[in-house]
Amino acid sequence: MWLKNLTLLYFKNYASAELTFSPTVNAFVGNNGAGKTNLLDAIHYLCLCKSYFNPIDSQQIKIGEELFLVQGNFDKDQKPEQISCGVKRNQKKQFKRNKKEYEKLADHIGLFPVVMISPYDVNLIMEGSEERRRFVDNVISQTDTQYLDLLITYNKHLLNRNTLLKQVAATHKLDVALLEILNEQLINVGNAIFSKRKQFLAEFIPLFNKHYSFISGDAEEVALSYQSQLSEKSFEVLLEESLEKDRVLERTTTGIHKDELLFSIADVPLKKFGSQGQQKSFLIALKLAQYSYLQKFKGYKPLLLLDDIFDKLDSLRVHKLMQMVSHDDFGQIFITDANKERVVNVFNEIKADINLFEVVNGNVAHA
Ligand SMILES: Nc1ncnc2c1ncn2[C@@H]1O[C@H](COP(=O)(O)OP(=O)(O)OP(=O)(O)O)[C@@H](O)[C@H]1O
Repeated sequence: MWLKNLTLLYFKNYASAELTFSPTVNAFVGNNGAGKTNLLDAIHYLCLCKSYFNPIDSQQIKIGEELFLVQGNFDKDQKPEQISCGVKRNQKKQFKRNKKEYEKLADHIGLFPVVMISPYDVNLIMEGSEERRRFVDNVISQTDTQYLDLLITYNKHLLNRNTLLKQVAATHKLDVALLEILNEQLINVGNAIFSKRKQFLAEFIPLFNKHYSFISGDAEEVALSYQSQLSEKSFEVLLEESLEKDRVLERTTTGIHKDELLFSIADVPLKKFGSQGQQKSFLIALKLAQYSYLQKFKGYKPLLLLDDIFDKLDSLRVHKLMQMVSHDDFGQIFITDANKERVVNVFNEIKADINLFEVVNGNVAHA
């Protein structure tokens, strides 16, 4: 699968733009703030119906304008596919595949898989466990259409149970029968999510290890592991044991909403002890594992969006990485960098062709 061309109208700092891509490596170069990342984000919109960076659609409309339009023509299994996304202020987003509007955006998720690697990914290391659960959930959702529904249902049951706990605190009366029903609902869905996450991570972790060891040249030992309270005890027992605490805190303190993905380097937390380059290498390996996982499940290659990838990596890691992604295992790639010479030199050295675009203040031209 690859994106043949992209058309933008009033998207972020672009009034209009039309780009034609190569099925292999495409690079956007230009100064800070020129609009390179915005092009990657437009591609992300076409694949996953949303921005990678900002969940508010209307904020992607060029300041002072009333709407934006992003359209792309893909080649998927040698068949043409046209995807378009239009957003007008104060109106529902219109998302179309081959000119037909989707009834449910969720139906589009997974059809055009994409992996973005961006400096913002550092939040995965620095922020709380919710960020890491979201990462896991996003990857599974792109390969498992039921998973998103399970998550929505779990959150609904969780909210109901928390509402009951608040009522109990206010009235000092516990409706045991109702609690049992809510527990059972939560347990059923929670167990299903736990089993999907466990199965996913059993396949994902070896892919991560392989990519990290390649990028770093085995320079350091890192580990990725999945931690869930449900690995220790059944969800039923966990809820029983935590009932008193839940009543005091007026919320459910155990369940898959407490799952964690642990990142470590030489057996200590990556967040506290990893250098910036090591943290970046970890994040890249995580995203490349996501790529390999999606590719395996879909049977075709996702798009790879590499935002500002060279920063903080030593030249050995940069070369290894570019060699790897421009190799046959990877399909179409989009790279951004503020330094044109650096990109040109890296690809010259590894003898790979690139399709270069220069971006200047919301205008993009083939270099
Ligand atoms: N809705 C919008 N309307 C107009 N301009 C916008 C909008 N949203 C973002 N921008 C502008 O887009 C520019 C940022 O573009 P982008 O993040 O693509 O830059 P970049 O070329 O990747 O820069 P860097 O090298 O610093 O990462 C900023 O100047 C910002 O003000």
